[in-house]
Amino acid sequence: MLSMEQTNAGIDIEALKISFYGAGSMAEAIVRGLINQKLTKPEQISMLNRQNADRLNELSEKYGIQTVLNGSTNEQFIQDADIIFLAMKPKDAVSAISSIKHLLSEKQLIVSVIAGLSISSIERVLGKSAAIVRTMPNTSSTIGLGVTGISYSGSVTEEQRKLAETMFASIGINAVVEESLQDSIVGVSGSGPAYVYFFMEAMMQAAEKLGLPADQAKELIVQTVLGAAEMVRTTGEEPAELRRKVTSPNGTTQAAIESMAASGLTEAVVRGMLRSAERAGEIGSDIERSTLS
Ligand SMILES: NC(=O)C1=CN([C@@H]2O[C@H](COP(=O)(O)OP(=O)(O)OC[C@H]3O[C@@H](n4cnc5c(N)ncnc54)[C@H](OP(=O)(O)O)[C@@H]3O)[C@@H](O)[C@H]2O)C=CC1
Ligand SMILES: O=C(O)[C@@H]1CCC=N1
Repeated sequence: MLSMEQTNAGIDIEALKISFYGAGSMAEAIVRGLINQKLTKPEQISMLNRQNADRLNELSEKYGIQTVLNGSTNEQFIQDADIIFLAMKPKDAVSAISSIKHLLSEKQLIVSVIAGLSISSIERVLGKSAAIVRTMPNTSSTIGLGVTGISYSGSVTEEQRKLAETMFASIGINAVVEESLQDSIVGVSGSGPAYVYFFMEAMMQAAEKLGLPADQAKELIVQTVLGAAEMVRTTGEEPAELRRKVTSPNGTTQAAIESMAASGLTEAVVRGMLRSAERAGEIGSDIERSTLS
């Protein structure tokens, strides 16, 4: 299921124009990843927003990409794009797609990163079937360590699949999944970085209570998390086995893990992840209902 394909599979991505409709955190993470990984040049990328001009100026200065607020130039960027990313909040998706549907042509590939938004909802708003890639990336794409769930509409060609998978493989790993699993991907890796940051925040609180200065605590915790994740990847051992190796009988780790387990850590994490996936489903149903009314 996972692929680490890093080559460009013979596709000249640099020749393609890519437009991001919605210039928020997720769009920036992908843009920064694509530019840093040298998959495309900044001048091939445009980013469009509804009203936040300051944000667009910031992105233009930072990455050298083309930016524009809604208006006639905006329309030109959408029309000229080979690939259009839909990257606005779910609540804005239906009106945003409606507002550009007359500008879209059959040769374009639509890539959505919107949680919960189904391919059928997009097609209903467009009023026709289209080449749509539904994805669920995460913000670690910024540094080439993202995870992206990918599903395709029936109209996506083999070449367009290669293109989508090449783009996302350049900023992390891909999991091509049945569309029905996309909400699960939200619960696991879409929201996933936030769970780890939340855990790190708690570790930092504890380190300070234990008397370490904040800066030093952060440095130790970052390296601990990085080292632990890299140990799982490099050794190929299961997390449970690696945990066992840290845990001396009747030692400090056992005392900590027993205390965390007694506070319900496992149940809290499982419940939280299931709730994230469930919420993605709710968001998708709300959007679907609005496309039917
Ligand atoms: N953040 C994350 O970790 C992840 C997010 N996602 C998905 O990415 C999408 C964006 O999330 P995120 O980047 O966090 O959100 P942000 O709020 O950071 O960005 C959303 C952007 O969309 C713009 N926008 C809203 N409506 C329109 C419109 N009609 N036309 C053009 N631009 C519009 C907003 O601009 P303005 O302020 O001008 O309205 C804003 O820049 C969501 O659908 C989310 O589900 C998916 C995976 C991970
Ligand atoms: O919180 C959200 O809704 C988005 C989707 C996955 C991560 N962030």
